[in-house]
Amino acid sequence: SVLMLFCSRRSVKLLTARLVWRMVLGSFLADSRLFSSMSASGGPTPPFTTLSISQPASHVTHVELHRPEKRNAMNQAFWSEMIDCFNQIAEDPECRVVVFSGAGKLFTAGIDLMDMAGGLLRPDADDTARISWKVRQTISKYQETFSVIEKCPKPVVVAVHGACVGAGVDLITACDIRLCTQDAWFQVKEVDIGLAADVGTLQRLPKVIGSGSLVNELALTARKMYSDEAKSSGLVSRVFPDKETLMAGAMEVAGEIASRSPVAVQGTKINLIFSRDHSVKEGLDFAAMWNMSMLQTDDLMKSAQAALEKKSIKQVVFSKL
Ligand SMILES: CCC/C=C/C=C/C(=O)SCCNC(=O)CCNC(=O)[C@H](O)C(C)(C)COP(=O)(O)OP(=O)(O)OC[C@H]1O[C@@H](n2cnc3c(N)ncnc32)[C@H](O)[C@@H]1OP(=O)(O)O
Repeated sequence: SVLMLFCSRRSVKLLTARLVWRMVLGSFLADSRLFSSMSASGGPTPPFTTLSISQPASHVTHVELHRPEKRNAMNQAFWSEMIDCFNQIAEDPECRVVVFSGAGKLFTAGIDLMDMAGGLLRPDADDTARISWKVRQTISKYQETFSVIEKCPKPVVVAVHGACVGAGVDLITACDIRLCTQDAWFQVKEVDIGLAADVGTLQRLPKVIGSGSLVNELALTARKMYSDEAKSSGLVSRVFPDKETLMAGAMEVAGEIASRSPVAVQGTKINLIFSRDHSVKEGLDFAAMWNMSMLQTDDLMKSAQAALEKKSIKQVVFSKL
């Protein structure tokens, strides 16, 4: 009877383990379904209503702004969905790089002006302090919508076509590589709608473009900057003739990144962003601390061996990260 008790306890344990495993596998499959939808232009991918997510190539995730009929204007759902989307991508071991683009005629018309008109920044509360408190919460959340791109260790390649207005500029300055079409234009539009930009442009654009004078001119006058000037000023690194070649170019860059060691790539993004915000000495100290563990990766030997054997890095198989 002791043996029977032991056996039945053991089978309960086994059954529990199987159930837990099924639940884990179930949620993993649900997550991977989210990232394996193949349609990037067929409409938003549930649970999102403003973003379409697909996996166009191995280890590449494509995130597409998807409100083309409203020129991809950023409504309230968008500001939340971006946070969920990039937090999931950050945790997804299948994803090594992100391509970000807009569906329809242009990249984005910026914040949804109907939301602004609807009192988004004038919440109901008992007094000035409480109203201000709520407005601050909204601004902080909206800042996080783009900061998640920077916090995500996977590099983000943004492909801009047509117009990139207002909050669109805040968004792209948080990305790692910016590409655009010949017909693209960029506009730091906020002063035109009566506010100082507050979700990233004024903080990140000066670090992207070398000329402080140009940043000031763009931000203070809201003039449009076209693709040739975007290239010569360093806002974008490459200009393509049209959207088709732009997307092909973005996917090619993403493919190059995805074929490298994820330990090396993600460490590079994290170190670049840290160094941008710190002194050279602090950056070097951070790099030493970072690599004292990361240099112990198998990826180092695998990559070095491929280089010695004159093999393409694309032939090397790296473990998930
Ligand atoms: C705490 C807050 C922090 C964030 C601040 C952010 C600030 C900003 O983003 S400032 C920039 C605000 N955006 C704008 O001022 C751009 C307004 N839109 C346009 O100028 C034009 O739409 C554009 C040049 C981008 C495109 O012109 P096009 O002729 O191609 O399209 P339209 O016929 O104008 O628009 C088509 C439909 O889309 C709707 N729409 C366009 N932009 C917005 C927008 N920003 N918000 C809401 N809806 C927008 C437009 O109303 C049309 O809709 P419908 O009439 O229903 O067809």
